[in-house]
Amino acid sequence: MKKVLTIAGSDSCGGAGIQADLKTFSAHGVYGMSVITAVTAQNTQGVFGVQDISEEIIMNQIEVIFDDIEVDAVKIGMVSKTETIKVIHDTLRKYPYKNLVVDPVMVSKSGYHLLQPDAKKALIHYLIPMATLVTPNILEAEVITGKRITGYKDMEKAAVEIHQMGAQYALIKGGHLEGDAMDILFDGKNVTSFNSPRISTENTHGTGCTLSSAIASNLAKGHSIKEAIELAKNYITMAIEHSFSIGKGVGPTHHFYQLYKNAGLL
Ligand SMILES: Nc1ncnc2c1ncn2[C@@H]1O[C@H](COP(=O)(O)OP(=O)(O)O)[C@@H](O)[C@H]1O
Ligand SMILES: Cc1ncc(COP(=O)(O)O)c(N)n1
Repeated sequence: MKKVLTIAGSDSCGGAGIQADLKTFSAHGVYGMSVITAVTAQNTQGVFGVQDISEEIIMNQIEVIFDDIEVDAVKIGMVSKTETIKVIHDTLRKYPYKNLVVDPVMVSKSGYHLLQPDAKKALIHYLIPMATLVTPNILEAEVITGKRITGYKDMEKAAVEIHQMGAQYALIKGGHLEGDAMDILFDGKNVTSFNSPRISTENTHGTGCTLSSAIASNLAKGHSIKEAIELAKNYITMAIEHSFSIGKGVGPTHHFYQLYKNAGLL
C-alpha cells in the first residue's frame, strides 16, 4: 500500500486540515500519516483559537516517520509561522522525500489568518523551491506574486511566475473567481486547464485541503502530474456535489470510498 504524509494543522470540526487530508487519503485507498503543525479550535463558523506546536515536536514527528517508513508522497498545508516553516524545510531536506505538494494555506474561508502575515516570505523562500507542485488559490497566488488576478490570463502568468520561483509545477485554483471552477497548471513548458461546472453551494470548507491531498495520493500511486490533477479535480467536484451542512456555517465536503469507487475514480 502507498503511504502518504500530511504536514498540516488540525481542524477540530473535521472539514479541513489534517482531518480532511486523512479522509481523502482513506478514500483513495492509500495509508495516511500526519505531522501536526498547529491545533485550531474551529467550527463551520470560524476559527476561535490556535495553538502552534513546538518546532522540536514538529521535527520529531517528521524524523520518526522518515526514519522508519518509506513515504510515497507528502502534502504540506497550514504552517502558521516562520519558525514552523524553517523546521519543516530543514528536517525534510535530510530525507529523500518525493512528490511534495505544497498548499500555501493563508486565510481560512471564514477569514482567519492561518499563516502569520510576516511568514509569507519564508513560505515563498523555503517551501516553494522544495515543491513538486504548489496549489495556491487566487488570493494566495496574488500574495505570492504580488499581482492582482482577475481572470484566466492572470492565472496563467501567476502559474509561470510561481514555477520560476522554483516549484516544478504550479496549479492556480480558480474556486474564488466567477464562472466555471477552472484551475490552471504550468508544467515548465505548457499551460493546461482543468475545468468543472461551478456547483452552487455554501459548503466548501476544506476544498483546497482535499484537492491537494487527492493530488498527493494520486502521485503516490504513480500517476503523472496531469493524470493526478485530472483525477483529483473529478474527486473534489464530486466531494463538493455531495457536501452537506453540519452546523450553522460553511459545511464540509464528502469523502466516501464507495462513492468514488462506483464512479470509477479509484
Ligand atoms: N463552487 C465550486 N464548484 C466546483 N468546484 C469548486 C467550487 N469551489 C471550489 N472549487 C474547486 O475546488 C478546488 C479548491 O479550490 P479553492 O476553493 O479555490 O481552494 P481553497 O480551498 O484553497 O480556497 C479547485 O479545484 C476549485 O476549482
Ligand atoms: C487547519 C486548517 N487548515 C486549512 C484550512 C483551510 O481550509 P478553508 O480554506 O476551507 O477554510 C483550515 N480552515 N484549517
